[in-house]
Amino acid sequence: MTASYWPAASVKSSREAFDSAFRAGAQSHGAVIIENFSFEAPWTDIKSLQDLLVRRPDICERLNAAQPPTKPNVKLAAVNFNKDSNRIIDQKVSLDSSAKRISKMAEDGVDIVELLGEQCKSIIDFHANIEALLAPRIMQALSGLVDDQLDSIHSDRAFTLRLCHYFERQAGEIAPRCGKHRDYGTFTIIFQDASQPGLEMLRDGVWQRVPAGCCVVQFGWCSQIRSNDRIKALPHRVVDSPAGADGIVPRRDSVAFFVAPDEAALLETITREGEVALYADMPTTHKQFKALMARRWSEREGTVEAGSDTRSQEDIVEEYQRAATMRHASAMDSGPAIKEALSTAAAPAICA
Ligand SMILES: O=C(O)CCC(=O)C(=O)O
Ligand SMILES: [Fe+2]
Repeated sequence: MTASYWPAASVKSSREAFDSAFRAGAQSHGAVIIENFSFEAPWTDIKSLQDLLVRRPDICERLNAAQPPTKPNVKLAAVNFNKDSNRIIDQKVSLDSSAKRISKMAEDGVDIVELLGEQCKSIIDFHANIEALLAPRIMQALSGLVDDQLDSIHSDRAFTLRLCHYFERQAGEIAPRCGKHRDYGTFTIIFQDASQPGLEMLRDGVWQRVPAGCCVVQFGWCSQIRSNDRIKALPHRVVDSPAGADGIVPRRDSVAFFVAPDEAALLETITREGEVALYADMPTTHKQFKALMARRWSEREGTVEAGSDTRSQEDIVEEYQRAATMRHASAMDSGPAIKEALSTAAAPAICA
């Protein structure tokens, strides 16, 4: 099915056709529907795994034991929180997995298949297929748009697969299913259960729905900064789908595959000819940038209490934008003086 609003690119088309459709869509709309990826998310196994997590706190505890409390593998705050505490927490349960997280659990003696059952095998295979067959094509297409050498800052394979479970609930609740936010990294591929809509993206001030069942790619802060705004990190959220006659909003399941730059890679803005850099005075590495951006919506995730630094991600990025504007203004001011100095200076000595 082709979505009416969002541009699409088919992985069955030639590499050139895919790259050009993807780049055009990314640039014009900030999100692209991916068509014809041969591998379906194993929804039956995903849902049964999510049901297991909700039923078995002991399993969640074992999954989380290898992780620092601020970065748990399973986020259960939405089901555990005290409803009288006035905290607004996203009404979802999520399970994150990555090569790093799985090997940490193995070090702790946790065999993931033994703990989660046979159903996790199809999910591991799906993860492997995205990583081997889809993510590289997107990276390739994006390379020509963000940075010609995008591969070189993704050698650590900082990829995370997140299974999101928005449990059924009464219509009209205040807490969002997933509140408005932008992703951190290079790009995110989202797979959605065909039966339940809910994902929306904010473009030109209007919330646009993403049809249920579509696979969609959108971009994070790292790509927006690196591409000098040639592509944008769109704010997005998940809202309730229509309730049934009983007033219950049905469950929704999705899979998000996050791709982020290597932590040691430099955070830079790559300008094209004729462009003025729109970001300046950023931290040197992605590790430093991530530390600044992480958990700015802690209250939504319910993983940590809000700290003393109350700046939002938007506030932080706006500081870099302001720094670039000031630099540009002062370069314009000192322009004539520099020209004058250059025209009267002695020709530089050339070393033989
Ligand atoms: O569930 C979805 O469709 C989107 C999830 C999302 O935006 C996220 O986890 O960052
Ligand atoms: Fe997101």
